[in-house]
Amino acid sequence: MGPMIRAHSAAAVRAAEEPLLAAGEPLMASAAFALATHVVAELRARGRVAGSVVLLLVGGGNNGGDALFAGTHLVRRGCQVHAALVSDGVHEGGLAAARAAGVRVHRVLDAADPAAAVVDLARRCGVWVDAVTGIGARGPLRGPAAPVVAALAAERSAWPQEPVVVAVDVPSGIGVDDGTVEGPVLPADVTVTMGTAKPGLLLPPAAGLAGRVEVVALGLDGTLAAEPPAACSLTAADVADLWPVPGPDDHKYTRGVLGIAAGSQTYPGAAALATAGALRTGLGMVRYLGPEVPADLVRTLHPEVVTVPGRVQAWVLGSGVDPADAARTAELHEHLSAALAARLPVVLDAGALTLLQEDTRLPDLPATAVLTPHAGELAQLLTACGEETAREDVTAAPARHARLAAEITGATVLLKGPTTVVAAPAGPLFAQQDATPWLATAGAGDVLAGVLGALLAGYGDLIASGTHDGAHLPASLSAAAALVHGRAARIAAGLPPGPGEGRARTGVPITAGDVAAAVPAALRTVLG
Ligand SMILES: NC(=O)C1=CN([C@@H]2O[C@H](COP(=O)(O)OP(=O)(O)OC[C@H]3O[C@@H](n4cnc5c(N)ncnc54)[C@H](OP(=O)(O)O)[C@@H]3O)[C@@H](O)[C@H]2O)[C@@H](O)CC1
Ligand SMILES: [K+]
Repeated sequence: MGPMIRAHSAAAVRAAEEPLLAAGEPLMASAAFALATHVVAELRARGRVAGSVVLLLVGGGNNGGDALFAGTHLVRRGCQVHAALVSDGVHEGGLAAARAAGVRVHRVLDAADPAAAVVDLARRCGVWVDAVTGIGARGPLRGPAAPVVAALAAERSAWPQEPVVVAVDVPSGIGVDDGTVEGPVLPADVTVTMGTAKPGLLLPPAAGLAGRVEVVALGLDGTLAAEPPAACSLTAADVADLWPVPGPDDHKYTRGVLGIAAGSQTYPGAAALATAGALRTGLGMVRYLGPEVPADLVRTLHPEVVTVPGRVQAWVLGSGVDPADAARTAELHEHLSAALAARLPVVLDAGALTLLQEDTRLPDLPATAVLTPHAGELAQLLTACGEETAREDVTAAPARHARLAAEITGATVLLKGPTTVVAAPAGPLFAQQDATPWLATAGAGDVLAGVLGALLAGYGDLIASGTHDGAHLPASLSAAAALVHGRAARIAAGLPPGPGEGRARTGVPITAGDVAAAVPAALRTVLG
């Protein structure tokens, strides 16, 4: 596997730190030095280091301690450093060192309006370092820190170009382990995270508040490597490792044949888009099965597609199928039963998800069945499973609900959204933030179903033989499909393929057809 970004829970980080701390490793000194180095880099990127004015927001734990020690380095680099203490007691050693180095300490809680006092101070500072809470946070911010952070967040959004916000370990107030955002959070430009990434830096909605994530190596890797990560994000290099590349002896059946039963008389476009996504991904063949209107459209647009039944190695079912269409639903049901009996991987999209809600065998799906709902469809599915859920519940805690659906159904769940989350019944969550908001357009999901189906077809024989290494493969492949689909959208929108690149650029509108057409260009950035 490539350099996948791995995130570990707060408890796992503490357990990994413990032996090092017991052995006298100066972890906080290392963390603070690395933090200061990143702050200096941000300052340098914007012009000058010496003479810059830096604000440290210091909470009551070691997270605040990191910032206080970092402040001593920043003073030495010629910065004017202010520390606003937003807790009655702060890290004593850090405070003493900061004072001795010349950091100006402000006991803002003594002010009549601490939030106003901090904002006043912050307006004079080009960098705000958020060190209110780290992995020791319990729940959303409370006490005096909550209004302070809320006021700074409002101040920052009023002046979006200024200042630079650097979060220490995590943006204070996020759900460190689950990525929820239940109270005020100051959005960061950069999060300097200690030892390893944390799940909340990858999972939505909190991931959107972390900015660029910089991991500081603290020597925890050895211990953490033995533990599966709680969440991870694939990089292009991981996807290159996973992507089937044909060799000289390959033929269409070894490359994978995908069956697509999608589209309807009413929504024929879904058939064409899923097919386009699959063909552009690279596979042996697409076999399309559906009614006349979509079948004609598919044949016209993609003459290489076969429209008679026969051997397949994976299925895409349901995109553009109206669940009220009883005859079509019965067909999907048959394909699903046959696929499950043959242990073939299957993508269940749109109309096929509704099908499951009436299927009493729902809890028996294998992890090689991948459900691809958006938030509303996932809420409906969970409600049908007896877990009353609204769309807003899903968007507030996407990872938790995707995991719940995976546990209930046994399937792998790819939850579509600004950040795509993939959950299997067990194993790490995947979070992929590769796309652009332009991708929220009709038919984009059909293209994704095709891309994922094609990838699964390439692994179909391996999956059907049951010899692949465990239940994580369908989740990894789903995350890989999300990355390629997201990159295709960025390329189609005129953006650089990597999500961290060209942040300032907005790009241009795209259609789902543009996304399918850009899949080869996306693969070029992955496979080289
Ligand atoms: N272990 C190490 O050596 C290393 C640790 N490192 C660093 O330490 C960090 C962990 O430090 P930590 O364990 O002290 O916890 P931390 O995140 O500072 O939070 C505790 C403070 O926050 C407060 N608080 C809690 N919840 C709150 C809320 N909802 N709203 C408001 N306040 C809340 C809580 O107050 P209390 O509940 O006690 O009243 C307490 O004052 C870690 O993220 C990393 O940055 C690195 O230097 C590497 C070496
Ligand atoms: K923090």
